[in-house]
Order: sequence, then C-alpha cells, then structure tokens
Amino acid sequence: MSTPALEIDGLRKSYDDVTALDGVSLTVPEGQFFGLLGPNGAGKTTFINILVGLVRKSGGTARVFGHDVEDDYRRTRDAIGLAPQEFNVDRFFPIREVLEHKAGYHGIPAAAARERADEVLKQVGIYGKRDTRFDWLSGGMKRRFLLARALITDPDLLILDEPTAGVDVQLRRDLWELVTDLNEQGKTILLTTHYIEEAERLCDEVAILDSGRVRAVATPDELKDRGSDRISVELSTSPAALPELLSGDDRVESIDTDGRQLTVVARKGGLVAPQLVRELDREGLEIVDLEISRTSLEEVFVEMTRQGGGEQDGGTSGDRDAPEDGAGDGANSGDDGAQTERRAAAGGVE
Ligand SMILES: Nc1ncnc2c1ncn2[C@@H]1O[C@H](COP(=O)(O)OP(=O)(O)OP(=O)(O)O)[C@@H](O)[C@H]1O
Repeated sequence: MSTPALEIDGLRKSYDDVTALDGVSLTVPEGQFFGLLGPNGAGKTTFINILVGLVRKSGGTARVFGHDVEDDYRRTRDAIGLAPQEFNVDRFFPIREVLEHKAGYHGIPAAAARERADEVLKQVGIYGKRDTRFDWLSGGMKRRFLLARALITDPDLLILDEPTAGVDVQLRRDLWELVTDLNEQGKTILLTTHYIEEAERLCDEVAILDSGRVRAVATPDELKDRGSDRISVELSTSPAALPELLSGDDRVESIDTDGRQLTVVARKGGLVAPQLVRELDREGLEIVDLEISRTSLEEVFVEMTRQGGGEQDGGTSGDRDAPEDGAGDGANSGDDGAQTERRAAAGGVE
C-alpha cells in the first residue's frame, strides 16, 4: 500500500485562549478527492496553514506523503500546491513572471520554468493574459491564476481552499472539470468548500469539521444515509384507523396521517419504503402515489454542526476576519521558512 497523502494524528492548535484545532485525526489515501467541510471558524484554514508551514501546530502530528510538516518542511512544501482563499499574489509583475519566480524558487531551471508557466496558464485557460498583472485580471481569472500557481510545481497534493468562492456558475463548472481531470491524472486533492453541492459532486470522501473537531469522515452517500428521509404516500381513501405499520423497525422516526396522506420519516427511506408498501397492501390500502425525498447532505451537515448538535462539545469561541495576506504560499518571494513566519505574522495568522 502506498504512503497516505495525509496522516494527521491528534492535531491541535491554540491561539492564546482560542482552540482552533482540538485533536484532529484523519488519513487521506493517495489519489483521493477529499473534502473538508465546516462552518466559518471550524478550523479549516488553520488545518491547511499547518500543512503548508504557515502556522505552527500546538500538538499532534501531521505528515504529508510520509514527511513531517515541521521536521521535513522543505519536502512537504514541495509536495503541495496550494490555491488559497485570499489573493496573496505579487501584483507588480506579469502573471507569467510570477509563475516563473515560483518555479525557480522550487528549483526548476529558467527555461523549464517558462515552459511550465505557459503550460499551466494554458491549462487553466488564461494564457492570453500571460503578460497582464494580477490586479488587472477579472475575479474569475484571479481564481484561475491561483490554480495555475498551485500547479506550477506539478505537486502530488493539490489543496484548494474555497476555490469557487464568489465565482459564477460557468467558471465553477470549468474549475470542477479541471480539478476532476487533475484528480483522474493521479493528484490527491484536498478541497475546502462551503458549497455542499460541490463536495457531493466531487469528493470521494468528506470530513466534517466543527469547532476544531472531526464530527464525521465518510463518503457523501454514507453521510446522507445518516439523515432522515421522508416517504410521502397518497392513499386512495382515508383509512378509518391507521393500522400498526413498520413496527420494530428502528430506522423509523415518525408516522403521521392527514386524510389520505401518510408520511413516514425514517433513515434509509429507500430501504424502508418497500416494506411499507407490502404492509399497506396487506391491509388492503391502495397507494395512489409514493414519493421519497432523501435528506440532502446539507441537512446532515447542518444537523452535525448545529451548536451542541455534534457528538462532542465544541471547544472554540470567537470569530475574526480572514487574514489579508497570510493564508497562502508566496508566489515569488524566495519562500523559505523565515519568510513564511514573517508573512504569517504579517497576515495575523500566527
Ligand atoms: N491568528 C489567529 N489569532 C487568533 N485566532 C485565530 C487566528 N486564526 C484563526 N483563529 C481562530 O481559530 C478558529 C478557526 O479559524 P479558521 O480560520 O481556521 O476557520 P475556518 O474553518 O477556516 O473558517 P472560514 O470558513 O471562515 O475560513 C476561529 O475561532 C478563529 O477565530
């Protein structure tokens, strides 16, 4: 078995009296498309910043393809491409140069760096803008550029922190297609998103993070199975008295009638419905219509992250504005550990 892309064990981070990560453990196999979901302030950006060396952990271990994120910072950093939430790009150079500088910093010789820069700009569809400064790109192009910059070193792990925040539907779909292709080509993807639909559509597995703790790690389908589905049955006549239905089935949460309408709320509604149909048939009740509405991942997410609704108590408090500048990797600044610390401090991350 290959080394996992991420092996996280008991990861903790406190900022003074705020506990941002409260013992996070998870494993992401190589090649997986993994989603990190959580409400604002759950700890997602802190988690990512620890992986890329922008934030120093308070405890636990984090390994990227077997490399400890602190003891083996260089190799960890070389394995990761990060498209951060914030636009932390050098604004004074043409974007192709920004990419060349970044490639150079990672040891790619000049000629190869230019070739690689052109390649990734074409890949994300903004090659025509190669001589333009970052500031002059449209919002959507800026997002594309961040992805190009993350790809410049051909990383094995691509981290996308809210890559589609504020972009239009067409660009969102383009980005989805692009990252799906990258994943199919073998890159491991770690995606944070507020768009549940995005996670559902793209991710093999998701972790739900809340108040610095992992509430669940599962496939989107498995998570939906944990929510309650609604089976709505329309009968041909109103039953005089409702017979005992689905007794002993602990997946069933409630059964209600309103005239000819029967509503059953149950986990795994798709599996409960056939039994319901058999029992109604046995009682001589004719079904005119039956509809099952599955819980959405969003409902499960809301349920799991509702204040006090999780399996564990939350440990954080407070909120803050996102740092302007510190949540990502420097594009062309000779990105060593010391500068990382400085940038992190300047951005208010550490
Ligand atoms: N530099 C900092 N100083 C103090 N507290 C911080 C700092 N950075 C983050 N926090 C706190 O840590 C917690 C987790 O924040 P984090 O940014 O990691 O969450 P998030 O899940 O990325 O949120 P969002 O979805 O809003 O980006 C929050 O309570 C936040 O206020």
